Amino acid sequence: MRFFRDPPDPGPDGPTVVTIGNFDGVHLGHQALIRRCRQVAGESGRVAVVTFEPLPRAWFSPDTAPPRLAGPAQKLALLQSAGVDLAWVMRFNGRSAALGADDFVTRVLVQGLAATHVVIGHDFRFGCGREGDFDRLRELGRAHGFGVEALAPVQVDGQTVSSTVVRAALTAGRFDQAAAALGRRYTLCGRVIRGRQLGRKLGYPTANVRPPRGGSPLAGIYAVHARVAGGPWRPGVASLGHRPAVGGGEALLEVHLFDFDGDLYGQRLETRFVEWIREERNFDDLAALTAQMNNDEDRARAILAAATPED
Ligand SMILES: Cc1cc2nc3c(=O)[nH]c(=O)nc-3n(C[C@H](O)[C@H](O)[C@H](O)COP(=O)(O)O)c2cc1C
Ligand SMILES: Nc1ncnc2c1ncn2[C@@H]1O[C@H](COP(=O)(O)OP(=O)(O)OP(=O)(O)O)[C@@H](O)[C@H]1O
Repeated sequence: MRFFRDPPDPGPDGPTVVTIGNFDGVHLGHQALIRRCRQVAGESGRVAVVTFEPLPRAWFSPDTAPPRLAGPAQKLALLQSAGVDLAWVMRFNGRSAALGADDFVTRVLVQGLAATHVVIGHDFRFGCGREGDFDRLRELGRAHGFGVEALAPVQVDGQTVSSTVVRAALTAGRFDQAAAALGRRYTLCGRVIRGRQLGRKLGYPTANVRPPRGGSPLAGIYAVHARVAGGPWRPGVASLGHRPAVGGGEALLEVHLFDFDGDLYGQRLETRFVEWIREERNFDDLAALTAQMNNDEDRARAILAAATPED
């Protein structure tokens, strides 16, 4: 998959089938859109996604925007595994927010991508003030010579799949429900950065990863499996939070892998969440924190003994 921040070069002749949206989490609804694009494009055509960074709601109101399921790099990796050939990650700012529906179509779909066909979800809206909808897009498609179709919403257990539904499931610790909507177990990916190196003194060295900017729907202590690219899944216990017991700081995902003492700095770590254990807390002293971490480890080992990484 290739990705662009600016309009990509016009592609080779042949169909370019486009879908558009936030694609946070790349859930089953998103995957259905991409599969349909592939059907229309055929093997020789291109499947292109137009997506936005930051997500429009985070740009308009950072304080009230919902947390994110995946950061930009993980979103691209998920789009690639869903079968996308070309991802155009448009910078969302005052200029893009002001683009009307007609201009969006002309600049992005026609001039930018030479779209031959566009597939959207039932409720997709686009352009300044969300003025553009399916009917408008179809009219514009007729004028510019591309086809437009809307997919019926993908449902799981009687509920329409959406990023909102996945966020709510994760916040409630319902990982099976999140997995059912995602078509895979929920993971967070990120590069391992240096912490304060206090963890190893406590007997709990942790691989620290920044959660997506804009926040994560997860918070607290979890039983996890984690792996570096190409490596095996390893059991562990992780905390996602601000660490009040050690003075606090930016939100971090801290993963302690059991029976492992390799160097993970700089590697991309993928963490798969299995079960929520407890909320993050403040402690009077480090001994109390360490005693609680021992309990967390026991609990996580028991949970993971009953779960295989392939679950
Ligand atoms: C299993 C586990 C549970 C944790 N629980 C808490 C907690 O309840 N409160 C807190 O402030 N920090 C908690 N932490 C974060 C630790 O304070 C942090 O990992 C430690 O200070 C090491 O930080 P460092 O990676 O910067 O060295 C927890 C970490 C782990 C791995
Ligand atoms: N369940 C679904 N079935 C089919 N298409 C969907 C489904 N959910 C979203 N889409 C479509 O996927 C594209 C991208 O959706 P987008 O990520 O912007 O919204 P979303 O998943 O509904 O997220 P949110 O819950 O945050 O609104 C849009 O065209 C949207 O209509």
